Amino acid sequence: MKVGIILNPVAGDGRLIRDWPDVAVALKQHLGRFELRETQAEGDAERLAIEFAAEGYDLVIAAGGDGTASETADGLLQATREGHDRPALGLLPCGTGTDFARGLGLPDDIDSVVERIAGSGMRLIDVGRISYIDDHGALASRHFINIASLGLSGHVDRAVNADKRKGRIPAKALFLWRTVTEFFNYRFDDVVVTIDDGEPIMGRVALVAIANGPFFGGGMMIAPDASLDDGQFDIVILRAAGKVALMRDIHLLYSGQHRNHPAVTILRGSKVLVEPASGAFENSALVDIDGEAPGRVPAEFVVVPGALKLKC
Ligand SMILES: Nc1ncnc2c1ncn2[C@@H]1O[C@H](COP(=O)(O)OP(=O)(O)OP(=O)(O)O)[C@@H](O)[C@H]1O
Repeated sequence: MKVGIILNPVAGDGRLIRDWPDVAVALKQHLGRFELRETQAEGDAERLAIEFAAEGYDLVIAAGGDGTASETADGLLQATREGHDRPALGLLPCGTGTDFARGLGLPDDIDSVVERIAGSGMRLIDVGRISYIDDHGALASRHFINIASLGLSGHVDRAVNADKRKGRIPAKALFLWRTVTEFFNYRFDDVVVTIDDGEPIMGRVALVAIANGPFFGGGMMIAPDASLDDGQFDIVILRAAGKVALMRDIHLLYSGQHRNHPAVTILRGSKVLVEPASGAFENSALVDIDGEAPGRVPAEFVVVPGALKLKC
C-alpha cells in the first residue's frame, strides 16, 4: 500500500512535529514505508492531496487539525472528480479542536491511532459540498467532512484562529471563552432556511449548523444524532433568544442535552439553502466550514452520499 502523509507543522501549536521521531517509528512499524509532505500555508493540504491521488497513492493521512483533514479530503474528492482512483483518507489528529476525530471516537495517543489506521478496513462516508460567497465577494465552493455552519460560529472561528493562545491552552477552554466574548458583541442574523425545496423557514438565529458529524467548537455535541453514512445532514437551528438565557444554557451543547431546548430545532435533509432575509450580502452571516471561516451566506449545502473512503 502506497502511503502519503500530509503534515501541518503548526497544527495544535506544533505538537506532532515535536513528537515526530516517535511518530515516524510507529508509522513505519504499522504501515511500512511512507512519503511525508509538509504544508506551508493555507491551501497546501488540498494541493498535496491532489498530487498524492494523481501519483497513485492508496492512503493519504492528514496529520493536523480539522482544517488539515478538511482540506485533504477536499483535495482527494477533487482528484476523484478529475478521474483519478480514490485514495482512502486516514487521520493523525493533532490540532486544537479536532472535532471530526472526536466524532469518529479516535484515541488520544498517536501510537493507538496509527495502530487503528493499520488495522481498520475501508469505510465510505458522506461529505457535504458548500457554495458560499468568499471574502472577496466571489462565489466559492468546496467540500466539508464534518460541520458547516453560519452565525456566531463564523465569528468564533475567526477569533479562535487569531488567538495567540491557540494550541497552548485546552481547546474546550479557548472555544468556550471565545464563544462568550464573541457572543457579547454578536448581532443575531436574519436568515431564510430552505431544506430540500420545502417551505422556507424565516427567522432570527444565533446559529444554523449543517452537520455530517456530531461535534464542533472544540467538543460541543451540536448534532447529537448526526451520522456520517446516513446520506443526510442533521440541521440544527439555534434561534435568537435572550443572550443571558443562551449563555446560561450553552453548557448543554457539550453533552447534547439541548435537543429539547425551546430555542433549538433539529431537522434532517440532503440539501439546504441559507439566504440573508434582507437580500443584502455585505454584512450577511459568516460561514464556518470545518473550523475555518472563509466567507458568508448566501450558501447552499448539498450532501454527497458515500463519497469519501475512510481508513481509521
Ligand atoms: N506551515 C504552515 N504555517 C502556517 N499556517 C499553516 C501551515 N500549514 C497550514 N497552515 C494553516 O493551518 C490551518 C489549519 O490548521 P488545523 O486546522 O489543521 O489545525 P488547528 O487549527 O490547530 O486545529 P483545529 O482546526 O482542529 O482546531 C489552516 O488555516 C492552514 O492554512
